[in-house]
Amino acid sequence: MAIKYELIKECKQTGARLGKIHTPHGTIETPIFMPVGTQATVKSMTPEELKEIESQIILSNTYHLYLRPGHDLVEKAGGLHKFMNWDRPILTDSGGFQVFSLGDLRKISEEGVEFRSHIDGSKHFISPEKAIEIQNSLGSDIIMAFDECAPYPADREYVKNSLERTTRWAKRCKKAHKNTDTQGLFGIIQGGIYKDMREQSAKEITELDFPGYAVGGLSVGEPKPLMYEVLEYTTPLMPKNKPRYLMGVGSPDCLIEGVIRGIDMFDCVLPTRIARNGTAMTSQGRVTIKQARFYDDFTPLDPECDCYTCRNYTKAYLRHLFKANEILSARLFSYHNLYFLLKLMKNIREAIKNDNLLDYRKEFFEKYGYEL
Ligand SMILES: CNc1nc2c(CCNCC3CCCC3)c3nc(N)[nH]c(=O)c3cc2[nH]1
Repeated sequence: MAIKYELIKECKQTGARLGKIHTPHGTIETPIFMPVGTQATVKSMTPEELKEIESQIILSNTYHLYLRPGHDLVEKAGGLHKFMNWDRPILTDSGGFQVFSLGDLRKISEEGVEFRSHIDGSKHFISPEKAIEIQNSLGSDIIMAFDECAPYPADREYVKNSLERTTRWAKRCKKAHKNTDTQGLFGIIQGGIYKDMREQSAKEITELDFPGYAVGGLSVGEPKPLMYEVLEYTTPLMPKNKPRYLMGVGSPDCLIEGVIRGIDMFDCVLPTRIARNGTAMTSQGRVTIKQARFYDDFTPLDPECDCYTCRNYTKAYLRHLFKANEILSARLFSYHNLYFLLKLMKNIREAIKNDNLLDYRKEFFEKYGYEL
C-alpha cells in the first residue's frame, strides 16, 4: 500500500491527533505543514535548505507542470523526485483549483474543464482521467482527485451540483489511477459552507475508500470563524484512521485552529509569497521590513527564532536588501518564514504529546497578537 497512516495519540482536550504517514519516500510526522513548490521548486530554496529546516514533504502541481515543462518531460527525467532532486515525499494537487483560479476558464462540462493557459493563452482540456495520468507521470507519493472547488459565496444549488460532479469525477479518478502501490490517491470533500452538503459529500467520497482525504472548498475568502465551523462538523465525518488534509491553509492561527479541529496536513503559499514582499511571520506577529522604523534596527527579524536568517542578519540589513531589490532578500525571508511555520508545527506536535495544546494556543495568540 502506498500510503499508511498510523494514529499515535488523540488529544484529550481537543480533536487534535498525533500521527505518522508512511510513504514510499519516507515518513511524515503529523500534524504537518507542507511547503508549496508549484513549479517543481519551493521558490528560492534549495532541497538542501529545505532539509536543513526539516521540511518532510513538499507540494507541486499538475496544472503548472502539465503546461510547463510538460509532464512527459518530467517522466522522461525519471519523475518529479529525480527531476528536482528531492528524495522525500511529494504531494501533487490535481489542478482543479488552479484551473478555476488561474487559467482563463472556458467551460466546465461533465467530461472535464476546457481552459486557456495563464502562460500563453493556448487552449487546453483537463479531465479527471488526464489529471490522474499527469500525476502518474510525475510519480508523486500522494496525488489528489480532480475536483471542483466551488467559489465563495455560492448558492446551495450551485454547491450541490458541484459536489455531485466532484463525486462522479472522484470515481473516474479512482478507476483511472494506475500506480496504486506507489502513489496514494486522496479524495477531496466539498460542500461549501452548508452542513447538509458537507455531510453528503463526506459520505459519497469516504464510501470510495481512499487512503486519505482532503477538505476542499475552504480558504476561498470565507471568514475564518466560518471555516472553523465547517471543520467542526466535517472532520468528525472523516475516518479516524486516515490522514485529513485541509487544502490551502494557512496562516499560524488557522494552522492551530485546524489542528484543534482534527486536521493533520496543511499547505499554503503564504510563507514564500509574503517573503518576496519583505514580510516575515515572527513570534511577535508580522514584520514588514520596508517600514522606516527598521532603518537602523540592528536586532534580528525575530529575537526568539534560531534560524539561519535570524542568527546572522539584522533588520537593518534585511531592509537594505529588500529596498535594493536584492535576490538574497527573498531567500532570507523565505527561509525564515518556512522555518517559522515548520517550527510552529513541531511545537504543536509537542503540545499534543504533553496534552497542553490549548495552553500553547493561548500563549501563542497573546504573543502573536491574535484575539482568541
Ligand atoms: C488558498 N486556498 C485554497 N487553496 C486550495 C486548493 C489548492 C491547494 N494548494 C495547492 C498547491 C498550490 C500550488 C501548488 C499546489 C485546493 N485544491 C483543490 N484540488 N481543491 C480545493 O478545493 C482547494 C481549495 C483551496 N483553497
